[in-house]
Amino acid sequence: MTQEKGSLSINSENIFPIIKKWLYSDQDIFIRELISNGVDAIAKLRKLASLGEATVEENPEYRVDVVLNPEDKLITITDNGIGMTDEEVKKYINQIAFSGAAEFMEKYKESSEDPIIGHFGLGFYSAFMVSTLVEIDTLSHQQGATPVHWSCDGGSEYSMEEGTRAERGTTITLHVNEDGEKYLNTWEMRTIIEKYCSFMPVPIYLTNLEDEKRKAEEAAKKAEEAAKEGKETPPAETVPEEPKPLNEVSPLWLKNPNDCTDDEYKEFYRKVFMDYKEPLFWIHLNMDYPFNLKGILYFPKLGNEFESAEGQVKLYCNQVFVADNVKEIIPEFLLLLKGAIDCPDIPLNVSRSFLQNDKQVQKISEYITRKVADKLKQLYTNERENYEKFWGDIHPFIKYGCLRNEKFLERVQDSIIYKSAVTGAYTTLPDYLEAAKETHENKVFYTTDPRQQAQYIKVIKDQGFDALELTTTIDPPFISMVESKNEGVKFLRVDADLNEILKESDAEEDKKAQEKAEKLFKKALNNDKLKVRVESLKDESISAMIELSEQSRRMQDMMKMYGSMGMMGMPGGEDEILVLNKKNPLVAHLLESKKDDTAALLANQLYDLARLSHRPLEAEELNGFIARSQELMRQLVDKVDDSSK
Ligand SMILES: Nc1ncnc2c1ncn2[C@@H]1O[C@H](COP(=O)(O)OP(=O)(O)OP(=O)(O)O)[C@@H](O)[C@H]1O
Repeated sequence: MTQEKGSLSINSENIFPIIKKWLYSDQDIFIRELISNGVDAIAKLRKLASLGEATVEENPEYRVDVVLNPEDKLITITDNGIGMTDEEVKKYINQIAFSGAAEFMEKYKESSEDPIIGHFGLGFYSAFMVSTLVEIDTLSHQQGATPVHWSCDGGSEYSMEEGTRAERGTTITLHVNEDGEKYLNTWEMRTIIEKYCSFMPVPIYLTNLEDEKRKAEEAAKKAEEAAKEGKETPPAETVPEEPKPLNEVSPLWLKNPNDCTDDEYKEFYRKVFMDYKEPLFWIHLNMDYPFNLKGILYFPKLGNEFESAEGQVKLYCNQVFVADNVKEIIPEFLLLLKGAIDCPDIPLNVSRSFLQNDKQVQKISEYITRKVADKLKQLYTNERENYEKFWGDIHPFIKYGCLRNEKFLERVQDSIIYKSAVTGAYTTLPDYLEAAKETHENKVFYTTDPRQQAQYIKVIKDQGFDALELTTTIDPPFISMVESKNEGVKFLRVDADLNEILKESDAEEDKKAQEKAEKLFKKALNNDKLKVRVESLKDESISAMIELSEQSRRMQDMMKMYGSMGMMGMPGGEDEILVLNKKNPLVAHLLESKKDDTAALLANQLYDLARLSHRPLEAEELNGFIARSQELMRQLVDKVDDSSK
């Protein structure tokens, strides 16, 4: 066979089914496409008028009208924009995928401030997803243009003749098919327009002829009744309301940040996200070069719900909604935020794989990350008081960001603060380490639960040290990361390595007491493996505590997280050390006591008390503790009774 070369031909017969089925997985977007075509047509006319290349009436009231006609199963989309001549219909509509928008943009590249939405030249054909027949009635703005009527039933044939349209602009009429019938419902259509077109730059009006007819009939009836009753002026409800556009033509993100007030930012947030909790703060993004990007990102109040919290960052392209939470553009950790980003450089109908490989998209994502980090730094430096107030809400997000994104970490690491469990004030890691230099160099004490670990915090406080609150689930991985970035620094939970904190105890004297205590407790608790240590704590009220090395505890926490605790036996286990305070009168008594039965009871009770201030007791342990408490009280009562006899 001889070699043959040629170009593959695509014709409408084979491309139509593809457009209908695959191009737009979401049928709703035909509304977005047709409305944006109308908006584009108006943007083009505005542009030409501003260049003196088109004549328009004074103060033109540009608008796009969507009209539903359920009775005849029609939807019309009308604009009073540039319109099309028959040549233009042939060129832009009959030749699928020849985008007039792209051509227009190319021609007016230098002078185009009014954004043009279309890129591909396929949007119009999305109408066939929901229609059996589509008609175009258009009249070009050009002097002496003849109106054009075009129609096509979704096959490969179209018909085109002179039309009757008398006003400049275009009306697209959809004869809806079964799939399209749902769009004849006002609520349905309004929801979709609000989703995609809320911020398009031309007012969009929605009318349902059936609703209008009903309203007119009701009004006429009321007027008639009023007339019968002899009233001269018709009642107020018979006067039709002024129709309002569904969209906001100039969204806040387009305004200069210097001209926006706090109230405007809050109002925008409330309206767009239906969130009545005020945002903590926001960042107004405004970038012209090397890419175009505008937007506002809000930090919502997250608190400890950050795991279940779902943010919402809406992506727009020239004020047309594209999608929510596009991970390729907005780094994943920023998806906890709420906001709107308008990026004209990103085409409307793009595939994920395109975005993943696009260098521009990566740059946008980096820019957003940098802006967020800068804002945090700025708050840390200039508004420290506010920053500390927000910290409780934003820290999980910041820590998550640090774990996910190295660049973000680099930028914000100096703005990370820690709350002291001792004073309640905030400190930074360098400040903590500096204060700890003499007494516990490079060791950072922290608590995961200030209430549960109150006794330990007290011991730390008595020593004149500080402990930091690191109480959320993001903290353990965050701690590991900080340790890995700061060589030598070790985080120790307040119940780990108590002997580190209590270095100054008298070792010789404690040793004797220790031997005795060990013997006594091992026997009383019937546990040969029990480890006991006697210390002299400053606070006499503390009798006993459990110490568990940081490493063992982290292991346990990890296993708990993966649900494999059952295999490893009881929490605590063999790594626990029972620390007794010999300054405590009860412990002192016990260490000197000769009476064995009370000693066993006391030892068990003290052990449980120590466990209690370490972790909640297991069911069986709790039962034992309650029974023993009652027994102790009974003995006390017996004693009182005896002495009063
Ligand atoms: N309402 C309209 N008024 C004037 N011209 C229109 C109108 N609708 C469509 N056109 C012309 O038809 C062309 C093709 O429209 P179509 O929606 O198919 O593609 P597009 O808007 O250019 O790109 P995209 O596929 O991204 O929507 C447009 O570029 C425009 O020149």
